[in-house]
Amino acid sequence: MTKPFQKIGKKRGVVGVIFRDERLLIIRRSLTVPAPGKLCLPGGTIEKGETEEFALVREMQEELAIDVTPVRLCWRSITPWGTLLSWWLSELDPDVLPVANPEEVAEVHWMTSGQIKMQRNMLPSLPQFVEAIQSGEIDVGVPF
Ligand SMILES: Nc1nc2c([nH]c(=O)n2[C@H]2C[C@H](O)[C@@H](COP(=O)(O)OP(=O)(O)OP(=O)(O)O)O2)c(=O)[nH]1
Repeated sequence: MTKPFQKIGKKRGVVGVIFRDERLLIIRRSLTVPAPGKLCLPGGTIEKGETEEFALVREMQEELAIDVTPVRLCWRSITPWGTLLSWWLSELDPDVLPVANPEEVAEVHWMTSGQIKMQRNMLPSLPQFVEAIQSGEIDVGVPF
């Protein structure tokens, strides 16, 4: 299953799915990156030769200065512009506070699904992800 999927497009990205107290870690993208000011999950491009897990750990360090542990792939999606995204459920120590790297991240939030649904300025994949959890398509292991 993995092989044909990887052949569809050239650019691949990884997204970190991190829960704390039934809230999801959400970032607002900085004003200097593509899709400026949009809410989404932390993540970024998988560089040549990287595994998904390695790229995930690197991106979480770069954007939020956190050490996450990838647990399992929970979803795959494709953006309207053809980027293949792998969504990794990940663990973060409960007492660690993510710190935004202002070059990439403007704000950090822990949001309930209800709070996410009230937002307007999001990448389209964020409400799609929440809907897929709530329809049972995605299992994230916590109530959401
Ligand atoms: N980080 C992130 N990217 C997402 C999400 N949903 C979504 O469609 N994308 C898309 C936007 C980009 O095409 C791709 C990765 O975006 P990005 O801006 O974070 O990464 P980038 O290509 O700038 O790479 P990098 O500089 O961070 O390594 O995935 C999401 O929830 N989080």
